[in-house]
Amino acid sequence: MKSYFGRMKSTPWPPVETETPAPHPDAPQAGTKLAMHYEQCFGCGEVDGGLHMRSAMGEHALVHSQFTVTEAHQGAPGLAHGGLLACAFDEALGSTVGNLLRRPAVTGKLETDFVRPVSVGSTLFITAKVDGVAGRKLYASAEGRLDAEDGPVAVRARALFVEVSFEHFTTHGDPDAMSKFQQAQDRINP
Ligand SMILES: CCCCC/C=C\C/C=C\C/C=C\C/C=C\CCCC(=O)SCCNC(=O)CCNC(=O)[C@H](O)C(C)(C)COP(=O)(O)OP(=O)(O)OC[C@H]1O[C@@H](n2cnc3c(N)ncnc32)[C@H](O)[C@@H]1OP(=O)(O)O
Repeated sequence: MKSYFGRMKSTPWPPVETETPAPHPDAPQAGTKLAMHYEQCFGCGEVDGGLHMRSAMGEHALVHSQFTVTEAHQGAPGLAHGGLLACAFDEALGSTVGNLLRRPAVTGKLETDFVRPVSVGSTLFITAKVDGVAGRKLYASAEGRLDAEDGPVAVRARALFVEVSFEHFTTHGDPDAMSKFQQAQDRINP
């Protein structure tokens, strides 16, 4: 019988026919550090107990992110909680889609493969890319390596982001969402 992991690997990705978009003309250049998109974001913001993720644009439209696992992120003694690892990948993938395509989007689907334990104190080096676009559907994937850019793969993830209008954030979230996104932008380009 085929293993679960074997089945995941054989699932076509992206699952529909897509186009490969060029990065948006305003996408950050390779080498640019990507700042937080919102100060209270659990992934990249200045939140107590948050993930404090930091990302940078790499060569070949790859985005590199780092997530250091602290004691606040445990699921079992000394080990990262899988849900928080998934959160780290949501952040890395969302940042990749947002910065490369400059299209407002939300996560519609997020899949993770946890292939090695990730212990407290270790740092995941996450590399993410956009895989294709089909209308409003934006597909991205990533892998996270343990403690070095060429370390062993511990987690793989892939996600569908769905493009939304900015009203998505003001209607369903906070009426002041746009000024709150802008505050983070102003900190980057004062
Ligand atoms: C956020 C930044 C905004 C600023 C952007 C600009 C630049 C910024 C730069 C950087 C940004 C940096 C970092 C971002 C970092 C992290 C991001 C974290 C993101 C999140 O953490 S975000 C929270 C969790 N997320 C949600 O809170 C979504 C709740 N949800 C909904 O709000 C709706 O559900 C929605 C809108 C998803 C769709 O609703 P809808 O009515 O608009 O559209 P519809 O349902 O028709 O779906 C359209 C097509 O997507 C297919 N589709 C949809 N869902 C699917 C699924 N699960 N599986 C397979 N296919 C699916 C359909 O099948 C259809 O496909 P088709 O067109 O082929 O029929």
